[in-house]
Amino acid sequence: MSQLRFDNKVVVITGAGGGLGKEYALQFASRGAKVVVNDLGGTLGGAGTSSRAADLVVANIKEAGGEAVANYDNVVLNPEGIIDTAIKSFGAIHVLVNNAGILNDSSFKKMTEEQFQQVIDVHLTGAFKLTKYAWKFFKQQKYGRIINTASPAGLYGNFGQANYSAAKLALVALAETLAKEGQKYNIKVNAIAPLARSRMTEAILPEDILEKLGPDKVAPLVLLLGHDMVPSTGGIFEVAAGFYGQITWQRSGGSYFNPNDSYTPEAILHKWNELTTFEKGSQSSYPRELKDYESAFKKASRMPIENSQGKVTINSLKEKVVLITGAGSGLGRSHALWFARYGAIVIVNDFKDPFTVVQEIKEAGGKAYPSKHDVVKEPEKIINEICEKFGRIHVLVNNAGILRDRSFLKMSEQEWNQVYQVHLLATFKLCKLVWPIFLKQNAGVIINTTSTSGIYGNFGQANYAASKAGVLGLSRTLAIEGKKHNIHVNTIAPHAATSMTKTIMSEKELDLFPPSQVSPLVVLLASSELGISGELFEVGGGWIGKTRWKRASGIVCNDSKPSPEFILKNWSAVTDVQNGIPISSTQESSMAILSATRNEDEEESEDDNLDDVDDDDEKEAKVSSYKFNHRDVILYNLGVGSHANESRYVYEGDEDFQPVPSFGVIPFMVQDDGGLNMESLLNNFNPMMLLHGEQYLKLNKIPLPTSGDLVTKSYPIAVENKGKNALVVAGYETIDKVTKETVFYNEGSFFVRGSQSMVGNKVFRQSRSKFATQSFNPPSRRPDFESILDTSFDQAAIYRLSGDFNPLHIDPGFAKGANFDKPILHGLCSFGISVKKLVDTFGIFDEAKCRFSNVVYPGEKLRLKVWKDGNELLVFQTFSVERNVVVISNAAVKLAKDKFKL
Ligand SMILES: CCCCCCC[C@@H](O)CC(=O)SCCNC(=O)CCNC(=O)[C@H](O)C(C)(C)COP(=O)(O)OP(=O)(O)OC[C@H]1O[C@@H](n2cnc3c(N)ncnc32)[C@H](O)[C@@H]1OP(=O)(O)O
Repeated sequence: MSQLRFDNKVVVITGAGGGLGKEYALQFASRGAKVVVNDLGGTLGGAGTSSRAADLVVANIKEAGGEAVANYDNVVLNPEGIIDTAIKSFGAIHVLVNNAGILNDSSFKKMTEEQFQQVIDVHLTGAFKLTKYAWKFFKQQKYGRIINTASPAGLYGNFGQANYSAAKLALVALAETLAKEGQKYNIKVNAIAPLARSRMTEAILPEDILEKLGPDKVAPLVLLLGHDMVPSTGGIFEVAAGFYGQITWQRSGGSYFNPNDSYTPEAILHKWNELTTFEKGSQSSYPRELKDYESAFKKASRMPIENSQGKVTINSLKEKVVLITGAGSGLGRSHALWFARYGAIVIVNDFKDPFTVVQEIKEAGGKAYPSKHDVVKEPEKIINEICEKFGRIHVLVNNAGILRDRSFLKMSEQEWNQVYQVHLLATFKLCKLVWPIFLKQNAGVIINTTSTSGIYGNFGQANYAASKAGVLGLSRTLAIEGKKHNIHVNTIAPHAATSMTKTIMSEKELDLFPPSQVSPLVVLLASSELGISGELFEVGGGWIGKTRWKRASGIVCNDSKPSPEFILKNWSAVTDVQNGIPISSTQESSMAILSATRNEDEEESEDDNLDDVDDDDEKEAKVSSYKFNHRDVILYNLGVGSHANESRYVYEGDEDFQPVPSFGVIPFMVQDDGGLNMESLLNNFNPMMLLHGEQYLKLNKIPLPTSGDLVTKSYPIAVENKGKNALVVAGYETIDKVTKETVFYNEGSFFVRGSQSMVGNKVFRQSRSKFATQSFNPPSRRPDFESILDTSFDQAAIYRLSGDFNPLHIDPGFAKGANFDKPILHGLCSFGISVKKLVDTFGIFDEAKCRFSNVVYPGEKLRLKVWKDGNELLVFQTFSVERNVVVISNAAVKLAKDKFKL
């Protein structure tokens, strides 16, 4: 392929004095472009100015024989100056790279409105103004290329970056909208979410990850997106360390409900698994626009008249104080009526008329109070009044909204700002105001309203799309920050006829989509019966679906200098989303990229042994493979006490054939060293003295597969001294090699007697599953269920064949050396035996956790005691009958929704 050139093309790059922007400038110029190097020369936090950074880059370009000019204007204060520099110096502008950015991180609790606004201004308002000014040139010449810089933090949210996440996701929606508006003028607009070494990432990423990232790995994609031959518009791409992959929205096939009175929160909960599944055959799709709601409505109307209500009744909202903004009419009114029906005390906020809805609720026997304040101008008054009156608030539904639609060229700054203020700024302010209350209560729910325009972009709605995407970015970060305080944050994209949408919906649509088809979901999201956080749902017309990010399998370039030509040549892999993986967090994104690049390295060197990865870097994930079939499943099932008459566990021909679900621990356990380099963590490590201390297991795929080819990534989570002993905690993510979906997630704790940590008490990874770190103590009452379980004298001898060949369980000499009279049973075997009984009795679980508090000898009888705790939790203990000691304590399973028999 001939070199992609930029002769006679004028490229404007903001924030090009260093990092990514500088690299783009150098690479564009080296291929013939005339470059405007814009840089204010401020600090990372946005303070100060200096011409030096931009001048140095221009000097570099000129020395190499290229053409460039410096510009020092502020993108917010003088965007025209930047574009005019291009026009005056080179007579045109063809490519605009919106790259300038600042950081102003802080936990949401401490983030000020000024901090929020400052980051929004530079990233979003600056890009809006600059792009709008460039747009008229692009439109006139019928040519333009725009690249917006988003970030994984924008796509998935990130702790301490509520402002940045909001701004960055808003830039994605702006790109999607402009791609739609620019289509007929040959203006192509894309967004990238780079993970690169820069001043910004240096402040937040560890050194070992930073080493693999360089701006030179990102620039080739930006060049391709800026080129005549760019094969995409409206695309979003993740890029780092030589990895290039498109990221797309994936919408679940969802569920349909007959939109009548039986369309209730309970009916939705009943179908929750169906609604949220992305499994093969579930009709999920990769849309770029809102769902065909007319067809959805038709299908919903053909559903059985009575929507099944399931077994769970929503009771948790009784007497809860629920604030709904913009509740005087439309969606807000409908939400208010629904919450009142479920026993909530509803605060009907509307700056025009909250009284009519309050009256309506009261007449129907509900509780409601009016709040007539403007969400933008006086949000404090709204919250203060509630606090004074009720001393608490449990649920905030940010619903108020306006539209100021206009084609991008004609959109005024005022129209942009008005929409931003009502949707994004007011949402930020109200979330800020309830946050300290929620923290104090250790409970709270926020439901934010985005829009399909925010998800997919929409013609004539640059302001609305950007603000609504900003709301989603903000919500994702709040969900992350709220997690450990029991604050749940979810986002809905409703499709409904309201006074706001009256101008844009047809008459027919206005009849078909009453707001009442949205509210049952809002009530369910606020309930603790569902209790989820951080998710996005599209809803309307009797249909609900979940929407998430999925990343293409992508391509990795191992050359030290990747090129745009390489990316173009491999475009089908870059965009191969069918074979991609869903990504839900910034950490997951960076780990997946780094492991993709690592796997590629291994394949390149024709070394199939995945175990052997980066041994000298113990903080990184190690990777191991586990291939299994029905034989392994049966062997495991026998190892945890299955008998020949339990056909579903021992006969592959049984139509219900399945592993005992604790099988999820096996793929990680097959590694001799548990995926850990213990010698590098502990002084005086002696494998003989290692005991399995605790185990957490999450089943991501139910039913479990009966064969497969799995890969497990292992990494240390923490190491801690416990007196003279050490405790090492490790995490294990097991992924299906083919579908790339996570199948199991485990956390194991290993108690090493007589060893001490080399690094003191240290946490390598902060984020852990809540269930894994929770304590589960049984109540003082008698157990709700008890059972005696056998272990056989041969138990350990059989169990070990599933992969844990530790001699402690078979070799008397080794056992003596470890201070035991005889070989002891594998901890995970006693766990599996206990779990089998639980599953056979109560149904399958999706999370389980236990502590091995005493040893078990093969042949002992076990007594399982179980206490029910609420609808889905079973706390249990296992005893050795002979010695009357607890061998498994601090243990529980969380039963999988809709699959249990409580
Ligand atoms: C990488 C490796 C890959 C290889 C994997 C191979 C693994 C398998 O083959 C190995 C196995 O299956 S071994 C068999 C299963 N495990 C056992 O039988 C262990 C039984 N437990 C015990 O003996 C004790 O609890 C014992 C000895 C663990 C602790 O007893 P004590 O010292 O008496 O503890 P105590 O004084 O009560 O508490 C001290 C601190 O330690 C914490 N703790 C106690 N038990 C723990 C446990 N099981 N897991 C984690 N932490 C535990 C206590 O909380 C306490 O902490 P703190 O001082 O902070 O309060």
